[in-house]
Amino acid sequence: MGEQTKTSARMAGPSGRPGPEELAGGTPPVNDSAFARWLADRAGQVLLQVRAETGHDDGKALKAAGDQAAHELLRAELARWRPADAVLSEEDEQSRVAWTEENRTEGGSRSDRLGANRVWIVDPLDGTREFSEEGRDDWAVHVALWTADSSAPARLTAGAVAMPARHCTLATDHAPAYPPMPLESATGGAIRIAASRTRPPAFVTALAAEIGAELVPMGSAGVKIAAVINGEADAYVHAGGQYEWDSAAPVAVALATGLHASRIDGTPLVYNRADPKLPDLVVCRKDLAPRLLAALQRHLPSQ
Ligand SMILES: Nc1ncnc2c1ncn2[C@@H]1O[C@H](COP(=O)(O)O)[C@@H](OP(=O)(O)O)[C@H]1O
Ligand SMILES: [Mg+2]
Repeated sequence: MGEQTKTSARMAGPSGRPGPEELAGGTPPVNDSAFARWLADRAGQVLLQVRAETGHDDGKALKAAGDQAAHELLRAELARWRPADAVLSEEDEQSRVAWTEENRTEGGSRSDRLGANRVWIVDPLDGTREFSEEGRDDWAVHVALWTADSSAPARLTAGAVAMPARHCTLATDHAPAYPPMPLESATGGAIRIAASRTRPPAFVTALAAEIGAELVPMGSAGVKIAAVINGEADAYVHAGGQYEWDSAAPVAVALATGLHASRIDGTPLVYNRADPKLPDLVVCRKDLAPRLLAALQRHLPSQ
């Protein structure tokens, strides 16, 4: 490895964890998972600052300022520290447009990422709505690394989900312990399904009723998957629309933890596709997956 390794080793604290200068935004770690955590944390600090400075009077302006500031930080740091890698970011112009030969000239970065071995898939601010609402802490920064030649599940080799207002970041450098089965589940109590607080898919309500589950509404895909990782929910079920950046980073952490993550029809999640739409997913404990996927089969929305 190159100079980055040496510099990072010099900067690291005695435990191998980031030293004070790294945390302050100095030289980042060379390891991709630790770098993802560092980057997500830095963008999170910027978002907290934007929230404090802009205030909540004009929610639209706050959303725009947050999106922009976090996006610019991620873009600049990725260009500086990982210049050879491609990037797929929610906030890039044209990011939602499926790449085809016909629109090749409109957005070079999309064709770059399709031929690239390493692609950072980032959502500078997930849970934008919640970010703009005073007092809410269910919003996140997502940083994931997809690697074409990787044998990692979903080819996601690194991921970090920073939840700055909760002072918590989950990342693949220290994959969290597999969540314990809650007593209620072991004894047949209600399964807790995390779902969107503002637009839960209609079929999720029917699904929950069928299996006797309780819906736990919250904002941000990252925060919902983090709730499954932390054992605060048993599953996250989503359908009806989303993009790769909404799930790549939290799915990377969930898979590193040993959880189940797939499309709601049970097929694998695939990232860095020409069309970045990834409209549905389920993340849950492995023991729950067969039961949940069987129930989902009966409730699959028509595509
Ligand atoms: N039907 C849909 N179509 C497109 N994106 C959706 C969607 N439902 C949820 N999302 C996206 O998924 C993220 C989590 O949403 P929710 O909190 O409602 O569960 C949000 O990301 P952003 O905040 O990055 O836009 C939201 O835009
Ligand atoms: Mg998002």
